[in-house]
Amino acid sequence: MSGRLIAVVGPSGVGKDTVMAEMAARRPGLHVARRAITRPAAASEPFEPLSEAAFARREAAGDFALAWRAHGLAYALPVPELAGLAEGRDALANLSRRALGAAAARFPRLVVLALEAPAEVLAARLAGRGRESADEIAARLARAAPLPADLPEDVPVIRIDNSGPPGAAAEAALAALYPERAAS
Ligand SMILES: Nc1ncnc2c1ncn2[C@@H]1O[C@H](COP(=O)(O)OP(=O)(O)O)[C@@H](O)[C@H]1O
Ligand SMILES: O=P(O)(O)OC[C@H]1O[C@H](OP(=O)(O)OP(=O)(O)O)[C@H](O)[C@@H]1O
Repeated sequence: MSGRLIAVVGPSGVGKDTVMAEMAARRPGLHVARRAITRPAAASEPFEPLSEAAFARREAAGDFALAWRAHGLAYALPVPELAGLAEGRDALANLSRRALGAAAARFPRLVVLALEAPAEVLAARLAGRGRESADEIAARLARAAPLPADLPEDVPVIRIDNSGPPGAAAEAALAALYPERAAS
């Protein structure tokens, strides 16, 4: 059976990249898909930085399994990042909530991992992360993006609170995804 694409979603600053790293550290076989983004390279998050022109070329060449736009940027999951799915290995990917409908159509075993935290926690974390300007942070906080209506009902949605330590959220997510591990 193919592996599951575990789409990690939630508002900006909720801790998607942080919790994915904590999950992978606890489960070494769990792959974190590296996104291609039209954003300059950053030490805080591993992604493939691309110019708009390079992104468009790669997209036209069919190099992306999924692509979407948000925050004035283009994002994609390059096909090779998801090669393990065909061999039965699960993969984690930080996705837009608005890309979930397309992801469900493309990946038969999609699971949504929705991270949650109160608004004041998000604001403090984005300020602490320091990647965006104050205006950009305000725009991210104002972005309301509920789980899309076109998400099929049979796609499992796991909701995890990440207002405590990120390791606790990672443990809770892994226990929900791999109940056999928790039971043993
Ligand atoms: N559970 C947590 N407790 C405290 N700080 C956190 C937690 N999760 C993430 N952070 C911090 O919050 C900021 C945003 O986290 P990040 O993983 O970049 O979120 P996202 O990818 O959802 O925007 C980062 O500076 C990160 O270190
Ligand atoms: O439609 P939304 O669910 O709001 O998501 C918008 C975008 O934000 C995230 O990327 P990015 O890593 O740039 O942002 P973040 O780390 O601040 O969440 C996510 O992967 C989407 O590409």
